[in-house]
Amino acid sequence: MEFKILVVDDEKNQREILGKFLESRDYRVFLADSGEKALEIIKKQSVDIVITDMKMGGMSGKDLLLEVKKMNPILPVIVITAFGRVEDAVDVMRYGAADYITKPVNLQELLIKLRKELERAVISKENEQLRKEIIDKSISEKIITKNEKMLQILNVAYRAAKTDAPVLILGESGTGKELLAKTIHELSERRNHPFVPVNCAALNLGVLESELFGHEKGAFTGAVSTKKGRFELAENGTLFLDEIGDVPLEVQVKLLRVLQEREIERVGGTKKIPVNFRLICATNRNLQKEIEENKFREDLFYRINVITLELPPLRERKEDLPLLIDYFLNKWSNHYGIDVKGFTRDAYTKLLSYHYPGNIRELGNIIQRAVVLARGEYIDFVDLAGDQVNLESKTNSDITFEPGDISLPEAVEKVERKMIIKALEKANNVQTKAAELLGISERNLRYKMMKYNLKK
Ligand SMILES: Nc1ncnc2c1ncn2[C@@H]1O[C@H](COP(=O)(O)OP(=O)(O)OP(=O)(O)O)[C@@H](O)[C@H]1O
Repeated sequence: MEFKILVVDDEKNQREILGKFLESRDYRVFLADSGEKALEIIKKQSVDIVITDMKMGGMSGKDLLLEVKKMNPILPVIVITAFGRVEDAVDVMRYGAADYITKPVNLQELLIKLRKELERAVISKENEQLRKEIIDKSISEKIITKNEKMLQILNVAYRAAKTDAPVLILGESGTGKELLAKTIHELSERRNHPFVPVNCAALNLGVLESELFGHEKGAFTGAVSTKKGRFELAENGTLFLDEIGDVPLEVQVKLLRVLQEREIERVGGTKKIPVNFRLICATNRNLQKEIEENKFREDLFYRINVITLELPPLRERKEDLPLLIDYFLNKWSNHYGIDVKGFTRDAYTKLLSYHYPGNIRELGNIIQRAVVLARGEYIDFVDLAGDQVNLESKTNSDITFEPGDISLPEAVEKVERKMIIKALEKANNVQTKAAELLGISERNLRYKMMKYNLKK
């Protein structure tokens, strides 16, 4: 792929040095001696990246950046700033520059930054393509997302689907592991063969063995007839082992053997039966830790973990909430034939601020219940919460911070401020009462209200 780079600088020398250097690295280069000329080129050519000097007669690098962002918000712009002008660098980054580089320009540094931005641009383009293929393709159930990390995962999943490589999907319960496994199956050459899921955690040792491997008639009491196992049922298709971390060690050995030899023996049988399946596993356990504790075989781990996809919890992809809320509202109102148009503002706000420990499954359940219980065209907070899930109390305690994002004192202050506001609301602004609710003195409360700039 040939990349087109636009170099903008009013100093001829600098412009040409940069241009020659980039051409020597096989980039196609366009040169402009002013911001105005640069904009003309951008209108005509689909350039992949702009490198501009900050200080130019006429339009400055910053003005050019602003114009470019208006025309094409995703076109990356790298700005060259004068040595020591940190404030310029901060400024252009704030206005959406992809990166900056200070003078005198270190060509190697420029090249590294350039490559990074171009890589990013390629991935964005690929993801756009994927969105079309995976998300808009009529596979049985669509994965709904616009989260960058999820799109990245789908990108890898899409490529993995074209091969037979084993995939391990990690993620909390309800994050869509099974849905992703099914999507990979449907995108693969095996799509016209069965997708066979097994929830390994739900079955005890004996049952799991006979479920997976099948059994011969009379193998044990109750084995009145011969039964095929899931390995055989998944013939030419995909076997999805959910909660692989819960498989007992005895079965792990057998699993490993099947993966090595591609044949099975039914329980109570002696005949070797060849099997052909693609394996996808999932777990919400930390398998590395299980290995250290000798609960999971390392050799099996390496067999199943060729491609790892880790699904983020819903609370880390909040931008998906509106899409998912819409999706589930449509799904359940159609399913029950109940005409629900949407949510009251209060209910919607609650849905957006809740932290969903049960992830997408929980969101789906909350909306399903709300559609059934809805009293009017718009789902109210009362319908939403029902009496099973106390969304309100959860949202109030929904102050989760990530170490690294925020310091402990800052986190404590945020919680403190929120508690004080709540207490004042509850106490109708009567400070004595609010202080009492908070278990602190009134003086202390006044001090804190001042500190947090809270007026009565
Ligand atoms: N991105 C998504 N778009 C639409 N529906 C989704 C999405 N992710 C999950 N779901 C739906 O949420 C529910 C839970 O997903 P799924 O069963 O795949 O989760 P899981 O991670 O396998 O859960 P568990 O670990 O409990 O088995 C399913 O009904 C699934 O269809």
